[in-house]
Amino acid sequence: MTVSPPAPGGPAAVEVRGLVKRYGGRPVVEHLDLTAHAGAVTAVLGPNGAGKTTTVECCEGLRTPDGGTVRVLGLDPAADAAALRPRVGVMLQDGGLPSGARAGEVLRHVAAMYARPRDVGELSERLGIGGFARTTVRRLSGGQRQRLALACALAGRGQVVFLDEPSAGMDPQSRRAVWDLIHELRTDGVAVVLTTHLMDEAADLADHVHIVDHGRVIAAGTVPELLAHDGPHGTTTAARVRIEARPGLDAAALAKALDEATGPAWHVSETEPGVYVADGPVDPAALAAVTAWLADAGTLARTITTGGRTLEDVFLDLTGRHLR
Ligand SMILES: Nc1ncnc2c1ncn2[C@@H]1O[C@H](COP(=O)(O)OP(=O)(O)OP(=O)(O)O)[C@@H](O)[C@H]1O
Repeated sequence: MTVSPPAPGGPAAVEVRGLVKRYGGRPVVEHLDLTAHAGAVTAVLGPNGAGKTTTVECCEGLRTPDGGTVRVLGLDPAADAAALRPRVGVMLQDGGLPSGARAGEVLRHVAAMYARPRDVGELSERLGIGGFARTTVRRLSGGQRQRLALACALAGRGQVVFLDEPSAGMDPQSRRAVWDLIHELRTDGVAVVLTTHLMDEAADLADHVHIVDHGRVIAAGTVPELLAHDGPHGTTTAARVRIEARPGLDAAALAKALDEATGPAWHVSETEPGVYVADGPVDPAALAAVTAWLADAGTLARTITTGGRTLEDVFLDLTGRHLR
C-alpha cells in the first residue's frame, strides 16, 4: 500500500529517489523513495535490519549509495558534505561520541564549531545534562549518552535533523523532554527525520510515516491515513475488541459467536498467548456476545478493551509478526 498524502510542512528538505544500497553484493535498500519536509517530522519505521539506518546514513553522507539519488537541502550529501555540515544535525544510533571526553566538554566543543549555536546551558538543562556534565562519555549510562548525542545533534540549529532512535533506552522523563524538543524543532521549521521502534513516539510526533521492510517503503502516509487503511481481513472501520484472558481459548468459536450477534464480519485471532484480537463492527451487541462467550467458557477476562487499530497493529499487519 502506498498512500500519497498532501505534503505536510514546508518545502522538501530531504528527497530520496530510488535509493539502492548493497553490502557485499547483498541489497539492503532497494529502490527506496522518501521525502521529508521543512517544519515536519518524518518517521521511518521498520523491523530490525529493514534498512532504516542505512537509508538515513546515505542522507547523512556517511554511506555512498549504489543507485538512486539523495538530496538534502538540494545538495548531494556525499559530494557536498562540507556545505551541508553546518546546516544538518545528526544523532547516530551508536552515539559516535569521543569516549574519553567529559559530557559537558563534548557539548561545548560541538556547539563551538557552529556559527550560530544554541545556548549550551539551556540545551543542557532541557536534557538534564548538567547532572553528568563532568562524567566521561564512557562512564555514561545508555540513556545519558543518548541525551548527550541528541544535544550535540541539535547544538548547531540545523535546518535538517536526522535522529536515529532518539529516545531508545531513555526513561519516561527524558523521553518526554525529547518529544517536547522535537515538537519545537518542527514549529521552528526544521525538517526532522527520525527512525524509531516506538510506535507511540511515531504516533505522537510524526506528520508523515514511512514503513520500511526489506529495504523498500511498503506504506507511507500520515498516521490517520495509515490507521484508516484496510486491516488484514478487509476491516476498514478500524474497529477492534482486545481481550486478555487465559491462553488457548477457541478463537474460531468466538468469531462464530460474534458473527451470530452482529453479522458475518468478524476475524478473531490469538495474537500472543492469552491475547485475543477481534476485528469487526464493534457495537454493544458485539461486546455482549464477547462477555457471554467468555462466561460460557468459564473464563474471567483480565481486560476487555474496544477501540481502533493502533499504529502498532498497522505495523504488525504490514510487516508480519515473525522475528527478524
Ligand atoms: N556495514 C555493514 N556491512 C554489512 N552489512 C551491513 C552493514 N550495515 C548494515 N548492514 C546490514 O544491512 C541490513 C540493514 O541494516 P540497517 O542497520 O540499515 O537496518 P535498520 O532498519 O536500521 O535496523 P535496526 O532497526 O535493527 O536498527 C542489515 O541486514 C544489516 O545487517
